[in-house]
Amino acid sequence: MARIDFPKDFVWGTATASYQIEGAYQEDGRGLSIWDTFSHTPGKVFNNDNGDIACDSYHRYEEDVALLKKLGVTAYRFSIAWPRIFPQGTGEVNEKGLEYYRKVVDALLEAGIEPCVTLYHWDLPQALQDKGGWDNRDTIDAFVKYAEVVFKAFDGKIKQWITFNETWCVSFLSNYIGLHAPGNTDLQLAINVAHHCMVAHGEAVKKFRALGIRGEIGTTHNLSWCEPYSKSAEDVAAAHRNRAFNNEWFMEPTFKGTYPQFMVDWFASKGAKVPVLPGDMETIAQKIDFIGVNYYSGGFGRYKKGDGLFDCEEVQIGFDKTYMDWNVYAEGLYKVLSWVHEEYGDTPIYITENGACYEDVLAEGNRVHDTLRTDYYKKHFIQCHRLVESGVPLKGYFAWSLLDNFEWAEGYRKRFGIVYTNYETLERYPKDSYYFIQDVIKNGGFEA
Ligand SMILES: CO[C@H](O)c1c[n+]2c([nH]1)[C@H](O)[C@@H](O)[C@H](O)[C@H]2CO
Repeated sequence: MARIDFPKDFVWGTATASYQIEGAYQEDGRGLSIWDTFSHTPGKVFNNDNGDIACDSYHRYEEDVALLKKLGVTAYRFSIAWPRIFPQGTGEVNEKGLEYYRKVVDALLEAGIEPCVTLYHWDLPQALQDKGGWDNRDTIDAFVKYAEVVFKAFDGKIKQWITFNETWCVSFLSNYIGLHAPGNTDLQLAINVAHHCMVAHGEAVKKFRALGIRGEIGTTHNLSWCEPYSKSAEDVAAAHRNRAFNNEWFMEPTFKGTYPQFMVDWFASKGAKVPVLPGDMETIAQKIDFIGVNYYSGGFGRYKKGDGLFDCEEVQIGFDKTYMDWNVYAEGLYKVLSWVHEEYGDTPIYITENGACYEDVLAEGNRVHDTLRTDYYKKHFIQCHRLVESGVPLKGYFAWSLLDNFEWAEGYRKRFGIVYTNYETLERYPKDSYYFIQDVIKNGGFEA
């Protein structure tokens, strides 16, 4: 057993998102989002679950803040629902929407917890989708107007801002693979969406700077790690294409203002091109104060002609799997964040999501002995410590998620929380993994 200790100023937090926890989907003037439309469309979400009630955090946010305070975190990442601020996406501001988030932010600050706010965690106002959504460049301006209202409303109270959560999911998962809202399956559309979201990110950063808003701004990309199964040139190239699809396609524009040319050529061979207008790439590459990285898993890949979009097949080498059938590949976290540091320099890094889904069983006394989840956290905390020790500017970690919540197309059957949500009573019960993390925070580390 070896003791691992984190820097005294290492930030510990947990993360959630508006559509996944709030509920109150028609309350106080909230407009419909694409996720209301999608989840209300039969067959799109397991069991036809939806976020109409979710964890009812809209009414129970004080319980959530109390759980955060007891956990000992110094930060809490959550998202603001655009449709609560602009029910029609643009036009009149809904003051009651702002009022809800004022109550949440004030409760957090009162508890000594810093709010870390994501502006866009997938709940696009349906009214904008009806006009083309992120395929329509007008949505960029609408996003910047929304951001400006929220920046001004919370200037000085919210000091860590994330523009987008996972543009890869907003674009490829939602518009090429089609698993998430709005559920399209068109490669060119997905590339358009990715580009316009990144331009919107850059324009929001420019607005943040122009307004002189206090605090820091960044964005969050979901990164994964695909290790070549062999050292053959074919396997190395195939694994790189897999990584580039998830990682470089977003990180290169964000940090260098360019798309990786070999991927541009690859997409061109599939008949798709990026709709770049003059000035777009400079806008996207606005300097950011930190980069958020969501990491869950990775694996090994090898060349196989015709396999997927990149002639790269996954090789099963015996990883333990979570209930999402994702590999438990903690070393992948070390590899991908080491790559970020090597490729993109000393911009501070926050792990803005990391966690695992397992089949949780409610035991006596409303306890949940989620040993597999605790073990997942231990393995990834060890890699976080390894990263800090190796000089990677890793400044903090947000566990996904505080609560079991609406897990998108999986509905409520997949639980990621360190707190168990009883969806009948909406009561919250801390799991063993909650107490493990509480102990790590309290003691600044743990016996690995
Ligand atoms: C491949 O995993 C992605 O990076 C990812 C995983 N997750 C996410 N992104 C989203 O940001 C969350 O809203 C999900 O609830 C969470 C768990 O699925």
